[in-house]
Amino acid sequence: MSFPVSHNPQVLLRPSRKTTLLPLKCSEKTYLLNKKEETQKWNGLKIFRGKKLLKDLSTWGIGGPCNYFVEAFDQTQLLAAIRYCHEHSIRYIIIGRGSNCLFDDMGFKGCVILNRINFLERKEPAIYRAGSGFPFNSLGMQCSNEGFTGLEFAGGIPGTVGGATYMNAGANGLETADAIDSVDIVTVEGELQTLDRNDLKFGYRSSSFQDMEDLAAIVAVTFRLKELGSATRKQQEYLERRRMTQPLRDRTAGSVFRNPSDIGVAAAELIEKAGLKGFRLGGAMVSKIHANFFINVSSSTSRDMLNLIDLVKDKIDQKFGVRLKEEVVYYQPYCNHLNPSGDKVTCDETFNANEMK
Ligand SMILES: NC(=O)C1=CN([C@@H]2O[C@H](COP(=O)(O)OP(=O)(O)OC[C@H]3O[C@@H](n4cnc5c(N)ncnc54)[C@H](OP(=O)(O)O)[C@@H]3O)[C@@H](O)[C@H]2O)C=CC1
Ligand SMILES: C=C(O[C@H]1[C@H](O)[C@@H](CO)O[C@H](OP(=O)(O)OP(=O)(O)OC[C@H]2O[C@@H](n3ccc(=O)[nH]c3=O)[C@H](O)[C@@H]2O)[C@@H]1NC(C)=O)C(=O)O
Repeated sequence: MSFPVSHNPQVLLRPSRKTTLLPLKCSEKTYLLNKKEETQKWNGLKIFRGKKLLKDLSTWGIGGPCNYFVEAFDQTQLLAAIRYCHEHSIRYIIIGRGSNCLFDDMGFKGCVILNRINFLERKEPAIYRAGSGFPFNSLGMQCSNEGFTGLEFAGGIPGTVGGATYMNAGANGLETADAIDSVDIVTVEGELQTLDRNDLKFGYRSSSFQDMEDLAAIVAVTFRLKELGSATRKQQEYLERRRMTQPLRDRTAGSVFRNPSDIGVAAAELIEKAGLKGFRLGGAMVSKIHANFFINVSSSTSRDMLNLIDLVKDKIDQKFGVRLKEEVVYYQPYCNHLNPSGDKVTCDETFNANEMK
C-alpha cells in the first residue's frame, strides 16, 4: 500500500519546526513498533509503546497507532518527554485536544506527547495564567463568569490554551492574540523563555510559533482581560449562536478550511453554494448544519476524509476559481516533508503498512 503523498503537502502537512532538528532515522531500532503494548519508565515518565490509537486522541476519531505515547502533566514532564525523544532520535508531536488534527489510519511513527499541563492561576484581577493543556473552553467560561471580557469567544472551542495560542484560534471577530499578555515556551534545547505579546506576531489562524524553529512547546499563557459586568451574557450569546450554527454533537475538527482572505465570502458559503452540504464519501460527510465542518459519520478512514477534502477543494476551484486552504493539520504517518537541512525529502511510498499496525 502506498501513502498518498500527492495530497497537497504544502498546505496540509504539519509545520516541521521540530522535525528539522530531529533527523529521521527510519531504519533505527527505536522506530520499530512492538506488537504488544509495553510501558517503560524514564525519568518519572510513563512511556507507552505500541498500541495507543490516535483516533482516541482526536475529535475526528480517526487515526491508527503511534509507537510512542507520553502524557505530560507538568512542565518538568514535558521537558523530560522532549528530552527522551531527542536522546532516542524519535520524532515527536505535541497535541492538546486533537481538535484540529487529522491523523492517518496508519498511525504516526514517532512519539505523541499529550499535553495535560492543566493549571489556572489568577495573578491579579483580570490577569490569568493558564497551563497550555488547560481547556480553552473552560478558560473562556471561567473568565466571563468572574466578570472579565476578552475570552468569551472561547466558550465551546474544544482545544487547549496551547493549541488556541499556536493557531490563534478565533470566533465572533475576536482572536486569542487579542487577550494574550505573554507566553511561556520551552525550546528544543530545553530552555524556558517568556515571550512578551509585543514580540509576537499573530494573524488569521497564524502565530509566530508556527515559524519558530527552536520551539518545542508552549507551556503556559498569561492573558490580560478587562472588567465587564455583561461578559457572561456575551459569552452565552456566542455559545448559543455556536449551538445553532455548528454540528457540536458530531465528530468534527471544527472548520476544515480557512476562510479565503480577500473575497469576503466564507468557505462554508462557497461549499454550500456548490451544493455539497450533506455530500458523503465513505464514512466522511460535509455537515448539513455547517458546510465547513466535515463529520466522521461512520468509521471514516483518513483516506475518506482526505478524499472528501480534495473533492471539495477541486469543486470549489472549478466553480468559483477559489483554492481553499486547510485549517486542519494532517500528520504524515511516516515521514517529514523537510529533512534536517531544510530540503524537501520524498516520502517513502513503499513501506509496509503492516509495520504500523
Ligand atoms: N473556533 C472554533 O470553533 C474551533 C477552534 N479550534 C481550534 O483549533 C486548535 C486546536 O487546539 P488543540 O485541540 O488543543 O490542538 P491540537 O491538539 O489539535 O493541535 C493543533 C496544532 O497546535 C499545536 N499545539 C497544540 N498544543 C501546543 C503546545 N502546547 N505548544 C505548541 N504547539 C501546540 C500542535 O503542534 P504539533 O504540530 O506539535 O502537534 C498542532 O500543530 C485550537 O486553536 C482550537 O481553538 C478547533 C475547533 C473549533
Ligand atoms: C469553527 C472554527 O471557527 C469558526 C468560528 O467558530 C466561527 C464563529 O465566529 O467563525 C468562523 O466560521 P465561519 O466563517 O464559517 O462563520 P459562520 O458565521 O458560521 O459563517 C460565515 C458565513 O457563511 C455562511 N454559511 C455558514 C454555514 C453554512 O453551511 N453555509 C453558509 O452559507 C453564514 O451564513 C455566514 O454568512 C470560524 N472559522 C474560520 C475558518 O474562520 C474553527 O476555527 O475551527
